[in-house]
Amino acid sequence: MGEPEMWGRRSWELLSTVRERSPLVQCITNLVSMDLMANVLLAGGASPAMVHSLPEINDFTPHTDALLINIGTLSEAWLPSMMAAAAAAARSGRPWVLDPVAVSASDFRLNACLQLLLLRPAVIRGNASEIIGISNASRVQGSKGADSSHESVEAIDAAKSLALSTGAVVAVTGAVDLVTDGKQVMAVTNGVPMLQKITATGCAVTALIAAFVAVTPQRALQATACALAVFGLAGEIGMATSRGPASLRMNLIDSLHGMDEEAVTSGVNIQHRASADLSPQP
Ligand SMILES: Nc1ncnc2c1ncn2[C@@H]1O[C@H](COP(=O)(O)OP(=O)(O)OP(=O)(O)O)[C@@H](O)[C@H]1O
Ligand SMILES: Cc1ncsc1CCO
Ligand SMILES: [Mg+2]
Repeated sequence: MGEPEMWGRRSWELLSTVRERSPLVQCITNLVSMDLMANVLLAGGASPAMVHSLPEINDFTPHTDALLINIGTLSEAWLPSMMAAAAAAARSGRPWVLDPVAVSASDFRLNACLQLLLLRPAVIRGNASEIIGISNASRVQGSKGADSSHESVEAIDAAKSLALSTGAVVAVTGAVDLVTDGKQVMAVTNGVPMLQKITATGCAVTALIAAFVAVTPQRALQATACALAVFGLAGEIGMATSRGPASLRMNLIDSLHGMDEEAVTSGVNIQHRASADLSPQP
């Protein structure tokens, strides 16, 4: 079996396992993303729970299969819940995934992310500007809030060094999604540019990564690449019948829900990449 076929099969196995086991994914996420994120998790076969109040964390988080923390609309009131949930997940051996939305926008966000990193996320997924910002622990010049001002390939060195310093798998999304543990790099080329015109698609795919990692926590690199490919493929299939972002938002959810073995095994596009192939094009 060649590499593309192997990844197609692995993606189908993982999507099928998520559908069979329906992992419970606790999401402490921004107010913009909640609806799309919960619907993407349901369409992927997982069970979403948007639980973020501090008094509930110690009862709830130890019984989940994975936790997602997204700082998109971070406030002083929510940060203690995020810290408590990440700590509870770590104590109970549950994987947790960090989405450092607009990490470079303020010192408050940057410091919150740096504190969260100490609680050992299994995966960190961001756009290129976010991964450069969190990796360098700095406020990136020209940062545009929640949208990226860099290409994913520009963030590969930052992604590798973040992976090595934290022990997390790091995913950088964009035209090509790159996934690394600091040594290997996987490139996922599924997706359509229109996904950038729907708010919170990045947030939603991070939650789908949490669902995939929940069913194979020892293989977070594979699970992350497969979740990104399946989500991007749902975008490709959905785009064929869409007129713009609003219809793609609906068709993306329908395509993910209806995705079958043939679509996954023939449509997933994941490859190992050598560092030399990742230099930004002049
Ligand atoms: N140019 C592109 N071509 C194809 N797919 C893309 C492109 N840009 C982004 N995507 C896909 O869109 C999805 C969201 O990624 P993106 O990098 O836009 O996240 P984000 O900036 O964190 O989004 P948000 O903050 O709105 O949630 C991913 O599945 C990614 O692969
Ligand atoms: C638009 C926006 N603002 C804060 S979070 C968010 C959703 C995309 O990250
Ligand atoms: Mg984002």
